[in-house]
Amino acid sequence: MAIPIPSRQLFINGNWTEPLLKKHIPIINPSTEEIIGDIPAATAEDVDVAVEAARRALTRNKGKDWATASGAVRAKYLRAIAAKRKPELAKLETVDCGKPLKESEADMDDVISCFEYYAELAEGLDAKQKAPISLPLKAFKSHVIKEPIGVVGLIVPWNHPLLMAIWKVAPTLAAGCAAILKPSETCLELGEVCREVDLPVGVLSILPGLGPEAGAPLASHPPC
Ligand SMILES: NC(=O)c1ccc[n+]([C@@H]2O[C@H](COP(=O)([O-])OP(=O)(O)OC[C@H]3O[C@@H](n4cnc5c(N)ncnc54)[C@H](O)[C@@H]3O)[C@@H](O)[C@H]2O)c1
Ligand SMILES: NCCCC=O
Repeated sequence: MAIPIPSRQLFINGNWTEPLLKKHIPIINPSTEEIIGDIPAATAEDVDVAVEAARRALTRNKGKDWATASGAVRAKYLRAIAAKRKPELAKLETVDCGKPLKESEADMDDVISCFEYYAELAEGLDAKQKAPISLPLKAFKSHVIKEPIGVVGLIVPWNHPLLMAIWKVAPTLAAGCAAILKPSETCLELGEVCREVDLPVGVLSILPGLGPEAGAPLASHPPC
């Protein structure tokens, strides 16, 4: 299948960024074994930069840009990302994974449904915020405040690259967290879509790379 392979870098703080150690990995089409491009390979140094960017995204403008924005505001971004349906994404997944185009196309439909599902949950959060809890003693008042847990690392496998990423990205963003996504050894076009919808910078970074070099430092990154 002939399709131009976009040349991308790591997606950090809203920008395509060269990995600090300048490592790259070839992309091999499994059905032809041809090298069809290369992707940047993140290391611990890049993970640190992305985590810092994510922390800033959560506190910028006193949190109002993301973490304490209403669920409805975050849902707008999720729906905007879902609306940026890109027909070339299914083709890219097929040349990247070596699987039938029909399966990749079905995955793209699932990606959109997943964003819409979590957008609806994000909208529902607003009505549940500060829900009162009834207590036996009238002198006391209690209510539930739902808060995002903070910066999260998301590590996903190779065989449904975008769909499996979205299963984690959509609920994370809906809840108001910021995320560092470590896809398998594939580079996701998701970063470009985030730029197109003006997702607040740092809310989602994408660091492809090898498991031990990029996944392990993300999984073991100390909490703030
Ligand atoms: N992919 C699936 O659909 C699927 C389904 C059921 C079970 N599994 C099981 O999941 C496991 C992983 O298989 P896979 O094919 O999904 O693997 P994969 O090679 O796609 O790896 C999954 C992710 O883990 C990362 N990783 C690898 N080593 C790491 C490390 N040391 N620290 C942090 N991250 C690391 C990889 O880079 C990748 O992002 C296997 O045990 C497999 O049997 C996978
Ligand atoms: N339909 C996609 C299933 C993904 C793996 O469990």
